[in-house]
Order: sequence, then C-alpha cells, then structure tokens
Amino acid sequence: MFPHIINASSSSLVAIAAVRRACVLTTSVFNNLVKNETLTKDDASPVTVGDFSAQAVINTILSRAFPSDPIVGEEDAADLRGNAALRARIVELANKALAGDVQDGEKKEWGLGPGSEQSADEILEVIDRGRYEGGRSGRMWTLDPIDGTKGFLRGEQYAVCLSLIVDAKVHLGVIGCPNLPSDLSDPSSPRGNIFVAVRGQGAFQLPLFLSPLSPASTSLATKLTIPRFKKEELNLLESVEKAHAKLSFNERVAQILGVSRPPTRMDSQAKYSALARGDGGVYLRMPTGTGYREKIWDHAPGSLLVEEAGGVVTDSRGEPLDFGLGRTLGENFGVIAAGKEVHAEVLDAVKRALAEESKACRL
Ligand SMILES: Nc1ncnc2c1ncn2[C@@H]1O[C@H](COP(=O)(O)O)[C@@H](O)[C@H]1OP(=O)(O)O
Ligand SMILES: [Mg+2]
Ligand SMILES: [Mg+2]
Ligand SMILES: [Mg+2]
Repeated sequence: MFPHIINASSSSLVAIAAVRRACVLTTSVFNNLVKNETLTKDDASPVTVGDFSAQAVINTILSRAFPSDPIVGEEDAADLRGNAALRARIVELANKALAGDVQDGEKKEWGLGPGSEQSADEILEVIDRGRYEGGRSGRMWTLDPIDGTKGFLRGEQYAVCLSLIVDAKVHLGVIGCPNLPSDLSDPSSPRGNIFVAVRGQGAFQLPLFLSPLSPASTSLATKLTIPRFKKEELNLLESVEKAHAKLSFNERVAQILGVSRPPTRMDSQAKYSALARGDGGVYLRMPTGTGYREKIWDHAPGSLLVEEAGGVVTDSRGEPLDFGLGRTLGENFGVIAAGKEVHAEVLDAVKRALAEESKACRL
C-alpha cells in the first residue's frame, strides 16, 4: 500500500528523501552541538546551525527536483552573511549531508552524492530560496527545518517538517521525528519515525532511518487512523513552552470536557503525529494574547496528517485553517485538532471557556 502511494507521486518521494537526509544531519548536529552554534532571532526564539543547514539540504533537493517551485521556509541567510564562523560550519554540515552516497529512493540529479558539494555563496542562496511570500494560487512548498528548536536543544521532541501546498490546499505532508518513540507509553521503544500524508490517499508512519522503498520499511509501514476514544481514555496534547500556547485555558477545557488524564506536553508537530496514530486524543493550541501569528510551516503537514487519519482540524471558531494568506495563518484564533466525534465536543468546550473568559473580563 505505502510504496504504491509514494511511487505514484514523485513529489512524495522527493519530500521523504529530503526530510530523511535532513534528519540524519540534525541528529548528528545534536550530538556535536557546541555553545556558540545557536543564535537568538529578532523574535527571541533560538536558531541553530542545525536549522540553517537542514534548510540548505532540503531546499537544494527541492530546487533540483522542481526548479520552478517556490519555497516558504522558516529561515533565511541574513544572519549568516556577517558571521563567517557560523557560515563556514553550516556550509560544512550541509555539504557533508548532500555528498553522502545516493541511496535507494534518491537520485543524483537532486544534488546528492559524492562531488555534489556547493560553494558558500550557493549554500546561502539556496537557504534564501525559502523567502517566498506564499499566497493563494499555484504550487509551493513550506518548510520548517527544525520545528520545536527548544525541544531539539533539550534533546526532546522536534520535527523536520515539509509540505506541498497547491492553490492554498495542503496536498502532501512529511514530518520526520528523529526522537519520537514508536510507542509513547514505552520510552524504550525504537525512536525515529517519519509520517507521510497524501491528500485523499491516507496517512502513514514508517521507520525514519530505513529507505522507504526497502522491504523492511514497507513491512513496518502502518496506515494511521485516529481511534474512537472513550472519555476516560482522552487527554490533551499541548506545548511544553508556556509562551507558545495558553496552557491554563487548556486546563479549563479539559475540566469542561471531563478529561481526567493529565496532558501530554511535547514540542513541535510531533504532537500532530502522535494524535494521528492515537496517542492522546486532542491537540489544542490557543493564543497567549501577544499578537503572535501562527506560521503556515508549523501546521501544514500536521493538519493534513490528522485529516488523512480521519480527524478534523479547525481554529477555535470551527473555521478551517487558511494556507493561502501568505507566510502566516493570519489573525490567531488558535488550533483544535481531534478525531471527528471528539472535535465537535472540544469546539463546544472551547467556545464555553472563551465565553467564561470574556464574562470574567467584563466584571
Ligand atoms: N511566541 C510564539 N507563540 C507560538 N508559537 C511560537 C512562538 N515562538 C515560536 N513559536 C513556534 O511554535 C512552535 C513550537 O510550538 P510547540 O510549543 O508546539 O512546540 C515552533 O514552530 C516554534 O518555532 P520553531 O520552529 O522555531 O521552534
Ligand atoms: Mg524557529
Ligand atoms: Mg516551527
Ligand atoms: Mg523551526
């Protein structure tokens, strides 16, 4: 089933290969990261040599495979132009990742294999291919080279996330989770999974570090379906970082719903992956009131994965997420994702909790 789908779509084969290469890189960067390899961006969030070099690797593969496709990527090379040491490290990391032997499921023409190293200028230019502004029409990719950089730095969950959007609809979502155990309840279960969703064709999990076309990988590939939860089995999937989502609001929603199990806190779109395979029943992310606008790369692959696993994803008003507004999702109304039956109930609970809040404000 799974190889049939990826063979049918060259975009998915390219995207899986790109995310796998980047995950090998980020895993090795984590094991060798030194103190001065992390910068703080203007919005006070961290960015590491891993984020920049992973974006260089994925953008290279996309640019070679689909030269006319624009890319909306989280990072850009501005901070690297004035920092020679950091730039040299990123060029070294990206080139090492690109020059590794061409594997089953990859092509040399995608800029891979021995001899495919690029100059420093070419690496900066390819990182900057991610500056596209997005929009409502045509084909574009959106990339978060390390989603959950804070989780990455803690050695916890993070994800390499890539998505193909056509006329503002997500068509393909690939999420590489190097640190995610196969079974959340058993932390010693094998880590490293990749999640793939193709619109209309389903959502799948397969081992990250095996070629997707290898018999071993094919036999371990599973089609994902969100199970029907009983109330006592439900729990919320939410951010670790208090600055990213209003966790006190989640607590009230859980109370209204009668959910007694504690929330699972996890960084990145690994939460959407966990939801799609039935680990926890509800993804809830409400704005903290700072005016932060959610980015399309933080939700495009995760939302398709959940929908293809039979779930529903909306904002807190029940409206679909709009991937055609540019680099962000526009005004932030939060995100609710859950299985079909549970979603309607959560939406009601969120509306009730919001009404309570605005009543308390008026008093
Ligand atoms: N102030 C903020 N509010 C909400 N999300 C944020 C904020 N700052 C960064 N993010 C992004 O939120 C996502 C992590 O959310 P979570 O808390 O669910 O792990 C990341 O994509 C992170 O970016 P980044 O990709 O740089 O890590
Ligand atoms: Mg970031
Ligand atoms: Mg992100
Ligand atoms: Mg990121």
